[in-house]
Amino acid sequence: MQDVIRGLYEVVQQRKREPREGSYTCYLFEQGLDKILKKCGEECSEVIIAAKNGKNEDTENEICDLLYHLLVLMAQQEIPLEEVEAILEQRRQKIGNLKQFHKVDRES
Ligand SMILES: N=c1c2ncn([C@@H]3O[C@H](COP(=O)(O)OP(=O)(O)OP(=O)(O)O)[C@@H](O)[C@H]3O)c2ncn1[C@@H]1O[C@H](COP(=O)(O)O)[C@@H](O)[C@H]1O
Repeated sequence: MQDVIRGLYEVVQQRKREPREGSYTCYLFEQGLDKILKKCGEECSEVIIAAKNGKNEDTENEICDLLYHLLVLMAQQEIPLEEVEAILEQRRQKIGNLKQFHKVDRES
């Protein structure tokens, strides 16, 4: 999974650096942040709908669409994949955080 995501992120970053005709990723970068955010929102809703419908194959495909659009957002914002990986790794090392997360929820 990690290698696939890294590989896809590299392609997305390359599309940002070197625009190419017929590329959907380039189209998103051309349209800009609002379009990318709109797509992230739409894909997120589609994951929710697919999961509610209970067809895992559809949900898996929608998750892939969402992950791709999140990677486009990260590239647009110049967020290195390593930064996100590091946060996930920090969190992975903590267990039994239920109370802490509830506290954060109440404060936000
Ligand atoms: N992983 C993806 C990927 N996932 C989803 N999508 C696109 O995301 C869009 C989502 O579908 P929608 O129906 O919601 O959107 P749409 O109507 O096509 O587009 P909008 O007009 O709404 O913007 C589809 O056009 C999909 O093709 C992707 N487009 C590209 N990639 C990968 O990105 C890399 C670069 O692709 P290009 O930039 O196209 O060369 C390649 O490895 C691709 O496989």
